[in-house]
Amino acid sequence: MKKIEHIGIAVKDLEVSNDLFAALFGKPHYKIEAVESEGVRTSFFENGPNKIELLEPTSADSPIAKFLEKKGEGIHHIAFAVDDIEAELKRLEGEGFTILNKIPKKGADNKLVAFLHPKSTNGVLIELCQEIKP
Ligand SMILES: CC[C@@H](C(=O)O)C(=O)SCCNC(=O)CCNC(=O)[C@H](O)C(C)(C)COP(=O)(O)OP(=O)(O)OC[C@H]1O[C@@H](n2cnc3c(N)ncnc32)[C@H](O)[C@@H]1OP(=O)(O)O
Ligand SMILES: [Co+2]
Repeated sequence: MKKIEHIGIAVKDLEVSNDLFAALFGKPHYKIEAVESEGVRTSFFENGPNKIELLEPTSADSPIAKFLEKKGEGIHHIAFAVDDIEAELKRLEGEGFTILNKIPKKGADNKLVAFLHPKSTNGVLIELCQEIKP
């Protein structure tokens, strides 16, 4: 597992939060991308070496809609970059972590992603992501 790839923040209204984070960093988001399989619309900000992903739900059964209902807006997950997601999932399963999707799926920003259940990681949802090479 390598560096933090991004921090995911659940928001109710992407446009409102885009303005807020643009004011915070002094520059606008660099992309907006919908990921239908997760029921989200995302935007990405880069600030120095750090990346922030804002996530707005696009359907009532989206994990983000559920999270907003229970906890409100705020940090939803921490994503770590990996070179080989399948090998890393195998290793983490062997260490006893609960893998939410053993088959990596297509995420945003050209990544394959998989998640560890927050109940197995001290209450923090962990995302692994591997860049999709052309
Ligand atoms: C855009 C694509 C991608 C990217 O490229 O970056 C993304 O980031 S997608 C992000 C959205 N997708 C996901 O989150 C997928 C993985 N998540 C899940 O599979 C589910 O959300 C979950 C973690 C399994 C929870 O689902 P479920 O059990 O149906 O929801 P509950 O509301 O009943 O929660 C159970 C339990 O877990 C706690 N919880 C839920 N979400 C989080 C969270 N993000 N961080 C910490 N804890 C979380 C929730 O509070 C419940 O706890 P208890 O009330 O104590 O039981
Ligand atoms: Co993410």
